[in-house]
Amino acid sequence: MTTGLFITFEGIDGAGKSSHIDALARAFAQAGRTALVTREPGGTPLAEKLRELLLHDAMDALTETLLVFAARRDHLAQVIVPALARGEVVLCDRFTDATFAYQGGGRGFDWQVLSQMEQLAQTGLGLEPDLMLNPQLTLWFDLPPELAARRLAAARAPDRFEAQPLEFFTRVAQGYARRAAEAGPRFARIDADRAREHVAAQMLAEVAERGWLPAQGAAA
Ligand SMILES: Nc1ncnc2c1ncn2[C@@H]1O[C@H](COP(=O)(O)OP(=O)(O)O)[C@@H](O)[C@H]1O
Ligand SMILES: Cc1cn([C@H]2C[C@H](O)[C@@H](COP(=O)(O)OP(=O)(O)O)O2)c(=O)[nH]c1=O
Repeated sequence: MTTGLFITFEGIDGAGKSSHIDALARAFAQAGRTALVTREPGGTPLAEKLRELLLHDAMDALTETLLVFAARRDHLAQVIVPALARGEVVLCDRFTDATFAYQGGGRGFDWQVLSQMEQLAQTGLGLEPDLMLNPQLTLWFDLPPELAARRLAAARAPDRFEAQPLEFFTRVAQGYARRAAEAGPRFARIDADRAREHVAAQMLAEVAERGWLPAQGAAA
């Protein structure tokens, strides 16, 4: 049985995920929980090698999707599942919802095939053998693609995904919206176009609302 807590951060590039993940880890640490911050693609030596290929080498949509799931399987087996079994809080910057949004929405890869690959990659990992491992909460940092592009232009040199045109990110955002509608309460939508302190407060409040942090954490 899973005793830990698995929370993922999602949203288009430039939404503010990386800016807020450490604050949530600190809030859990203050509440006496061990929090592990990790990311996808990546999080293990093998998956970080695959990340380099994904971010910089040209490839077709199927190759991209297979590499993303290969990286995820290694990350789950080596890092996420053992941490959850130890009772830790795992905070992951992107997970399978990103595959539905980027490869499904952005690249147009078949949604049903993605569901089958998800089932394959996230089942039989030793925690709950018959169940597909999924996050308990997904914090979806939602903001208009135009605003995310403006933030990114001021922040860093683009990788292979960030260099895509605005229309790509509009499709990715639609992919996230579709996934959120399908996932129901697992998704918490964060108004990521607001000032940082509001975004941080909403993020903490979503977690506190579920009883995983003390309520005063939400007010901090
Ligand atoms: N609420 C916010 N308001 C304005 N700028 C922000 C906000 N949150 C993050 N940023 C800035 O936007 C850029 C992208 O943020 P980042 O956290 O790297 O996004 P992501 O990890 O989702 O790609 C960074 O320069 C960051 O400082
Ligand atoms: C996890 C995942 C990420 N990606 C893409 C989205 C991002 O553009 C890129 C790297 O994600 P990310 O770590 O958010 O990039 P950065 O550190 O530059 O903010 O990988 C996919 O296309 N599919 C996936 O399943």
